Amino acid sequence: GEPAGPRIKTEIPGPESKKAIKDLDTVFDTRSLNMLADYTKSIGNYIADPDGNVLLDVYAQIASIPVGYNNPALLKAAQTPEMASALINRPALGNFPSHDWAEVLRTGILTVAPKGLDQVFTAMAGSDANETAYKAAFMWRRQQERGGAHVEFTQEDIASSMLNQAPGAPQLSILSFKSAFHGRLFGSLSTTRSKPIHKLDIPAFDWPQATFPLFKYPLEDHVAENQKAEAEALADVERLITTHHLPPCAVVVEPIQSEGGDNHASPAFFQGLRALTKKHNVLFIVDEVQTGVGATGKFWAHDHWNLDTPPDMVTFSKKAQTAGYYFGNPELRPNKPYRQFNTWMGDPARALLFRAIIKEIERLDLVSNTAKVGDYLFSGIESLAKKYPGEIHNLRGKGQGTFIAFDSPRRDEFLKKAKGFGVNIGGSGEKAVRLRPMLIFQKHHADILLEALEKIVKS
Ligand SMILES: Cc1ncc(COP(=O)(O)O)c(CNc2csc(C(=O)O)c2)c1O
Repeated sequence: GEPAGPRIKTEIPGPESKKAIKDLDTVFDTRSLNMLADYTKSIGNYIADPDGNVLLDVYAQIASIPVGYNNPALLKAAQTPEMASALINRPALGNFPSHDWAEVLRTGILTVAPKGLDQVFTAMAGSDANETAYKAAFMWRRQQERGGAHVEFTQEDIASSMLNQAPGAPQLSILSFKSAFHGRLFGSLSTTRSKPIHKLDIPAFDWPQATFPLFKYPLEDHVAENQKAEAEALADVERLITTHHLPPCAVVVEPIQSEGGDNHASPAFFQGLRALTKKHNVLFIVDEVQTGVGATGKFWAHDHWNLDTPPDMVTFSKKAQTAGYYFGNPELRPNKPYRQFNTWMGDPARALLFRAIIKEIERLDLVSNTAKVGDYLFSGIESLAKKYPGEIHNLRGKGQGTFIAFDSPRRDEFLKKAKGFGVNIGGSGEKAVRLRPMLIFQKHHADILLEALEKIVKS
């Protein structure tokens, strides 16, 4: 079982880690290394390193560990003959799906499909999920412009596509938002707008980026201002949809901009956004790669919005271990095979793992646990913000489970100190400290975290 709390025995990195990092660097770029881990000694919410240090992990592999390290239920799923076969007999799913693939989908990924969406295209990572969702959007739009799925490509379409020219390679776009993060492959990278370091030296599409509302906090003191910011953002979206020289086929948005600084918007904003996409016959893609699978106190963060028509596609990855996009409209299946295709088209082994994760989430009621513990944690940090007003600014994420963030005046130093006080925390954007605990994060873990946060701001 888990330790009672963090255990710090050496500075981090300690002597063993330093030695191992030096050795690793001879064969692997360690410049982005945060800490060297020992996963044989990591358990539940706690990550261990080779020097015997054990930290409460509220970063959880960039928000991708759902039910803890060395979770016994996942270990059991990992050791089944079904998993072994999925690993060693990996199918080219598009060509040779296993006889029970429908069953695996129906008992796993599709059991948590967002309301109104009953299909899934599986992929390998979050960027891949967004890339393939974008391609589905472009094919859908061009099919509409041609007059329907039954209308054949013209000779001009065919010839020009081989020259990377319109109309075969159409002059269309995906509309995303300033500070968004949707991945680092080519299409997804053109919709990512959070940091130059992600984009420098890489060719990009000239696609539109809309203003994302930037809230002033506390929310209750800035209602009118924040509503105005949301209205202006929606007006910007409508302007871009109707006038951008590369007409958008879809709008992609994160429920909370999770790399751009944990930027929030209200359910009314997202309802307004959905209405605009309907009004202008543009698809609505919700990127739940980081917010999805329970972290905000709902299984999908967009469940907080009470939309009257579901998104056209919802992309997922991280905590799901597998990736892909959910959809419901059969027109989003391209009109011919081999248009949306690649060797593996997802990963049955990861689909089995996600099924085990979903079972664990249901067995322990982890989504409502996250909502409750999140409220407790939020109010605890609220008290700290009152006590140390110079240290904790713009606390945000109330009612969003444990998906909480605040700005720190010396954020990088804050994160560095955190390890010394036994917690592993991540940053987002320029100044945000973001919390990404696992779904098994309980009240007593929140108490440990709150104690560490106070020690950090006091140090
Ligand atoms: C909202 C959202 N959408 C798409 C992605 C891309 O997923 P991956 O391709 O990294 O699996 C991510 C990945 N998150 C992420 C955090 S740091 C990072 C990086 O590449 O630096 C990537 C995401 O948060």
